Amino acid sequence: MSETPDPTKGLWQVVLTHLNGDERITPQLQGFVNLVEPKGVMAGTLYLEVPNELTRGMLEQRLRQPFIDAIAALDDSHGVTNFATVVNPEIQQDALSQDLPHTEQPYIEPTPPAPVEKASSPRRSDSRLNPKYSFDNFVIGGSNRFAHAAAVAVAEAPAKAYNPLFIYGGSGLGKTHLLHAIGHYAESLYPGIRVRYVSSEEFTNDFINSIANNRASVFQSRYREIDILLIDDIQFLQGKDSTQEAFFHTFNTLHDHNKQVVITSDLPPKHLTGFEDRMRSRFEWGLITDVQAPDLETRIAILRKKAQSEKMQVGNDILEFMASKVSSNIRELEGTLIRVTAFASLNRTEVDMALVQTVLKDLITLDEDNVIAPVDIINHTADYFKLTVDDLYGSSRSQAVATARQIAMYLCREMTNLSLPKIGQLFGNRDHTTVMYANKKITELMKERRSIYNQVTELTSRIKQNHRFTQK
Ligand SMILES: Nc1ncnc2c1ncn2[C@@H]1O[C@H](COP(=O)(O)OP(=O)(O)OP(=O)(O)O)[C@@H](O)[C@H]1O
Repeated sequence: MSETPDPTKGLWQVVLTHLNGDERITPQLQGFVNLVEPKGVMAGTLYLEVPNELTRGMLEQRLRQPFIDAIAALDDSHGVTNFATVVNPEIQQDALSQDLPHTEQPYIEPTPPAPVEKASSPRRSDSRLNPKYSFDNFVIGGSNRFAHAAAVAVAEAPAKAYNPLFIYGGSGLGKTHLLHAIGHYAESLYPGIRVRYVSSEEFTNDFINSIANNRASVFQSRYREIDILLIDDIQFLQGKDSTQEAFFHTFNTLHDHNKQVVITSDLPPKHLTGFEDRMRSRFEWGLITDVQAPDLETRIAILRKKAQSEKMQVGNDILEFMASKVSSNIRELEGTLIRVTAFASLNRTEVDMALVQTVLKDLITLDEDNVIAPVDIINHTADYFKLTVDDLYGSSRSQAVATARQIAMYLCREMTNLSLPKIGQLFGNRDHTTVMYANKKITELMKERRSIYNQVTELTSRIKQNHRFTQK
């Protein structure tokens, strides 16, 4: 099938003509249609080659019905009743250098991604990317396949493909992971590319500080002299008019100069309240994709990958059991695995079903909307360690207070939907990296010190019991 046979060409022309007259094909979707190459007909199926998973996803979802209708309109003599898509990465390079589906604006020839520096003097990256989050350790399933493919496409061709890329979905479903993965992959493909990851809280703080210190120009250059801006949890800018204004200008400058912007949010643009229409419409310029709660198979695969990367010995039946208990939030799923393996390591025992059931007893999750308030976590932690709440908020560095504070931060991360910067703010305006450090530290200590494991477990169970009680 190296050369398209003429009958297929003729048939394809008819399909294209039909699609041309179809109002459902927006300019953006047309971009995807342009990437399709007909390969031939077999047993009533028209085989179409596409360069990547993203285009296949588009064809099989949003373009499915228009294609089916176009095929239905074909003359019976063609004998075609269906179509199938095949990804052929070999046409990827060609396709990427051709017109990729873009936005409603005119296509502008992109500038090279970044000034490439000499290999001998690699520039220190200021991207703030977390090495933990890459495409290699991102598990693909039905719930995130499309978002993953879009993220890969953006990293491979920054500002050429979909600008902005807008990823939305519930808490703990991998949006931040994808943002960082885009950054790492783009950095590996284009050495010297300037990538910057920022949470919306940090963006806000940077902006406020720059105004307070009369350093608006430093702020501007920090956010405008980059090739890829990865901005997390944009919903945080809701109702913050002047920060939104600053973001609006940053966005426009980057977009006008063909720089890539990737945005995450808990809701799709049209449901984001507290944003000006001009802002929301810009979010819709490029490609919008969601991440959903993973199905059981994907949850098992995520646990398996995590266990492998941490060199944990956990049987499949156990991973399956854990995955069946925690369904909506991947962060919580990982937390479960951490607890189980910490318990096993402390007791120098294998992870078996009895152990898992014991550990999970206290961890059975609450309903989606049954949210625990961080203040309850902080009150319980203070109470448990016989400290005051102010001790936890304050700056005492005594070992006992510092560990209690880290445990409270760890539990806030595990039991609530709060982002790292938000938790940092709660604890006396600390930086999000302090919360990250607390998380890591407590995760490690739970494996090494029985007392810490017991404290975390007892506290979790107290907080949950009290929560259930007050909900009744
Ligand atoms: N598909 C996946 N494969 C592997 N790990 C995943 C996947 N999805 C999420 N995770 C892991 O789950 C955890 C939570 O994901 P992440 O922080 O990206 O969620 P989020 O959607 O940004 O949540 P929030 O909105 O609360 O910030 C991370 O440790 C991440 O690595």
